[in-house]
Amino acid sequence: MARNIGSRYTAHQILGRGSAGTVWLGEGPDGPVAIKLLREDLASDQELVGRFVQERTALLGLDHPHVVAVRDLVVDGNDLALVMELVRGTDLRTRLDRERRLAPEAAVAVVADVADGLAAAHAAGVVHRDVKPENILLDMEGPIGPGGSHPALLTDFGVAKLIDTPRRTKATKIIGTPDYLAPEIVEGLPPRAAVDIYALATVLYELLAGFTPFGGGHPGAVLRRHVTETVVPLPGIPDELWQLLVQCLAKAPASRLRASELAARLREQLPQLAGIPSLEVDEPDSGATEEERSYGDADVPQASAGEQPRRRGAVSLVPGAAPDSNRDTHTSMRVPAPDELAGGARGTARAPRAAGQRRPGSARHKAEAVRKRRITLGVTAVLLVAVLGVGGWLATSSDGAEPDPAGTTRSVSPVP
Ligand SMILES: Nc1ncnc2c1ncn2[C@@H]1O[C@H](COP(=O)(O)OP(=O)(O)OP(=O)(O)O)[C@@H](O)[C@H]1O
Repeated sequence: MARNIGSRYTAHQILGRGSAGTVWLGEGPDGPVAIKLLREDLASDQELVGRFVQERTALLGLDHPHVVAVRDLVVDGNDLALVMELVRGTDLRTRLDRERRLAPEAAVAVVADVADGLAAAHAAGVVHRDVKPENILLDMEGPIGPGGSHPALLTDFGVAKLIDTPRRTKATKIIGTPDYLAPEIVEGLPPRAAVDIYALATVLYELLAGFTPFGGGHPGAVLRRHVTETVVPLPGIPDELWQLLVQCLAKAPASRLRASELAARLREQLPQLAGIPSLEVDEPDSGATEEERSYGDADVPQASAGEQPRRRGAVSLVPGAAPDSNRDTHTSMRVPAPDELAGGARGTARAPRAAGQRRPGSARHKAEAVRKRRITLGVTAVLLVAVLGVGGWLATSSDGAEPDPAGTTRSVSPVP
């Protein structure tokens, strides 16, 4: 059933649902469009409507081949809608779900496109704040590039910021998707352009490995890993590509590359990556302890019996609001206190394993561990003391854990 959106657009059929609303295939005066109709509770929030109108110029001004263009903003009665360029294809999450992981050349081609789009946005003073595979669309009608990849376009610009009004999310709450959140956001700092680089590097890691570097288990545990843990190398990854990933996943925002540099460095590597097959990596266990599983429970709704399990620690975007889709992947939870973050001293070591390597926690692994524990009890006690010492040092020097090469300090676009 068709419905009118303002006086110029008609929505024909639902393309998909996200946590902020529903995306429709529609028609406007200049042809087909995608219309994101925001949720009713968001559309009836006068403060949000005001910000929506204020952001109009920044959102409409972003014109780049790797950014989904926002063509119009409609405020009409109870409707609040973003009219966007229609991308005929799929989103990167759907492709990843289908293929599990991408060959390095294809992964790098997709991420280089997105980095180009981010470079344009950052130059215009816009920070995305929610870069993740769900927000990367693949244009199946566009030309096929390196690794057989279609052009990638970043969408949902400005939506996280619009929703993040002081009234909706108290200053102590975090808006975003746990697996892709930069450590400085977890620590309560304002999001600058470098948060998008961290999130995009997380996407690259995920495309290569099939899982994110710090994901798994309770969202609180995920947030803590971003701050306290160092990314563990992926077996078989070409060294230059790994170095780039490490730099963009640096804890210190100033150590990360800028979007334009990242795009250029990725494209430089494309010829060497041609023909390399997907990495053979098995997903590590979440490693979540009992304490981590209960971390932050007061703020995070848990799935009750009979409910569909949430993906990747997803919780509702706004506390108390029922997400209108099972694809809700945002979190809104309190910023952990410093002592809670330091609780990661033990580490949760989600080291990826080469395919076929025995999974910690398997029956055989456990039996072996018990036997070894009996024999080496005395030695283990000594080692434990040493490990705790090193863990404690890591937790208190997380910034220092990443290289900060001389001359890489730079200014980033302020949040507009
Ligand atoms: N411009 C567009 N053209 C074509 N399809 C689109 C467009 N924008 C979004 N979609 C599709 O609509 C669906 C919902 O998108 P939406 O941005 O609302 O949610 P999401 O990004 O998946 O999740 P969330 O908003 O919770 O982060 C997605 O599956 C996406 O593929």
